[in-house]
Amino acid sequence: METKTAKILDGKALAAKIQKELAATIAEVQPKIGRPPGLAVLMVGDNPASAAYVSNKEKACAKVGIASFGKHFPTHTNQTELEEVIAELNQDQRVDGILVQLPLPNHLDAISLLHKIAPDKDADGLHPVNLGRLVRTEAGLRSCTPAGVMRLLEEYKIPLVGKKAVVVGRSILVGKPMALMLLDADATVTIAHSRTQNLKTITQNADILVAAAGIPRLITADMVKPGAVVVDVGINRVTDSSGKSRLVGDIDFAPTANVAEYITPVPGGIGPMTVAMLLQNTVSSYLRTNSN
Ligand SMILES: NC(=O)C1=CN([C@@H]2O[C@H](COP(=O)(O)OP(=O)(O)OC[C@H]3O[C@@H](n4cnc5c(N)ncnc54)[C@H](OP(=O)(O)O)[C@@H]3O)[C@@H](O)[C@H]2O)C=CC1
Ligand SMILES: Nc1nc(=O)c2c([nH]1)NC[C@@H]1CN(c3ccc(C(=O)N[C@@H](CCC(=O)O)C(=O)O)cc3)C=[N+]21
Repeated sequence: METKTAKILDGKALAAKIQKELAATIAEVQPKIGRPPGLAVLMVGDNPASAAYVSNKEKACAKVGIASFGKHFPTHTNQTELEEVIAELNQDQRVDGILVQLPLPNHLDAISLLHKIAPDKDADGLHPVNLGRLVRTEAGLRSCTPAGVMRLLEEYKIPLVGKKAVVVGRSILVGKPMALMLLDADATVTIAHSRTQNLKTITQNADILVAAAGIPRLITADMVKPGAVVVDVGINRVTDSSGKSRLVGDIDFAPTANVAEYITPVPGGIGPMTVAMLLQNTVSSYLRTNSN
């Protein structure tokens, strides 16, 4: 039997293009504004995955001309200390974006910290005001990963109106805002989660399938409708048979690529798009703050 291979939705290439455009915008307006955009990434503890991600973000900032005001705190840092740092950053004229790297150590209350970030500096789009704006389809800072998925689908002119979209995962960071953005684009959206029964019968209906559960190979080729658009948000570090550590998504990639029409790779798919959207959110806050 002849098998077709899906076209790749190249997040790495699009992220590079977006970063170039942001660099050009910054180079143009910075002389007028008199300072570069600034992003503060707060990280607590020493989760190795978080550390790698934070360092990626700082490199990307440096590349486009965004100043980093990152702070790394020891694991035992308490809630009040972090709240004070956020209050200072809210007031700091050099800082346009603030992000608290998740997950936080267990003794800290992430939700309450996110509430303390000034909504217009909320580069991650996780403050209740920005989530409310998303629900109401008002302009606002949007969660970076789902925004990156939407931007990538747009780049490849994937039709969404009236399509059946299935999102696997319902977190505040990814699944819920993803479902709302697809809904806003006039897709018919189903959200699946860990208590969903017969996941396969649901995913098999999807014209657009977004996997964001954090489980390697949760989605196998038999769960995917032929011709579907498959987006893999999952980032899982696994050890392969030769003992080497590598990143995989939630989709069983090679077999699924023989069924789908479009697919995102891991790495090189939604990860780089997330970073690009974070930079874009920071630059939009910078432009808005300095537009009068
Ligand atoms: N590419 C990128 O830029 C980013 C990637 N990620 C990655 O995406 C993945 C998801 O992240 P995040 O949303 O923060 O993770 P969470 O752990 O917060 O959420 C996972 C979601 O998946 C659901 N789930 C778990 N098991 C199953 C299952 N067997 N069947 C169906 N649904 C299931 C959970 O359901 P329930 O609610 O019932 O528990 C939950 O809603 C992770 O791999 C993460 O590393 C995250 C952010 C950015
Ligand atoms: N407040 C908060 N906001 C987040 O957006 C957030 C978070 N916390 N906590 C952790 C998750 C995870 N996440 C990733 C983003 C990009 C890559 C990324 O760039 N990945 C590259 C590979 C990187 C590598 O090789 O290590 C890729 O997929 O090609 C990975 C993971 C954002 N998250």
